[in-house]
Amino acid sequence: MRLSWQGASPVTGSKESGKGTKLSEVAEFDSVGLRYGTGAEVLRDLDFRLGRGGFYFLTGPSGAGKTSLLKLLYLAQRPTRGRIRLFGEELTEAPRESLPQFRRRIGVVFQDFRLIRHLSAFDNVALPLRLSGATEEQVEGPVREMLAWVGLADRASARPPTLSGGEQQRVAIARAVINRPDLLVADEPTGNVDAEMAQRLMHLFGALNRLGTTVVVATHDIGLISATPGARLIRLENGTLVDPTGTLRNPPRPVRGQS
Ligand SMILES: Nc1ncnc2c1ncn2[C@@H]1O[C@H](COP(=O)(O)OP(=O)(O)OP(=O)(O)O)[C@@H](O)[C@H]1O
Repeated sequence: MRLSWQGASPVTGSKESGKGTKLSEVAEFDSVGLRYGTGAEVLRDLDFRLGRGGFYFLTGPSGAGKTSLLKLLYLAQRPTRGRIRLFGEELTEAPRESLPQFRRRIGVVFQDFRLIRHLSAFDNVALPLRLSGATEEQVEGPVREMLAWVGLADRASARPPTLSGGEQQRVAIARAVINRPDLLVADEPTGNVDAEMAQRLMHLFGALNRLGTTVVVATHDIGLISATPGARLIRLENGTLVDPTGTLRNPPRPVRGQS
């Protein structure tokens, strides 16, 4: 099955590159550190770049700092040290009011889903389209199609509290990808679904990536990583990036033998 947005123009934002064009950088981290409150730093000395149109897996043991790194990427946290550029703009000291315009270019799949409880599955998925000004006519087809893709065509009118964990996760994914964001950040997006659905969801991420979206997926699932050729690996241990090749300022190393 091919989703109609695979051949359509984006609803919001611009796509400068797909595969085959030179990658510029979506995110640049320079000596970034993060601490919560007065605690010890949970992230230290992060130095890396994410290329536009790249597909990245973020791995590492529980508590290593993966969710915290993702929060920096989707602007839910500011670094306590160092500098972050996103979409070519220095955001470390940007005024709070300027952040929503960047945030709208980022699709996020939260580990705890964060669906709106009183809205149906349909309305949760429709939200980013409606917020970007789409008409109801423009909303109906893509949302139905996306719900069908994630296997929830018959649950469109269900509210989140009546859905299983796996169903909520799929609604969250559909909502994150529906308006073809420039950057997709997903925290353990297949943690609650079976292997077949996990493969289907990765197919969706792959299709989005081929349209030019930079994808960052935090996961413990080695099977998922090895089934995604061309993806690159970022590994965190105890708050720092592990760098067996000594090239952290370059793009992270490829998963399987690619340069
Ligand atoms: N809001 C917070 N306040 C204080 N400490 C926090 C907060 N969020 C995370 N931490 C701490 O930061 C460290 C990294 O947590 P984080 O959730 O980023 O790890 P993780 O790699 O995503 O873990 P997991 O794989 O279990 O989800 C942990 O020691 C955690 O206790």
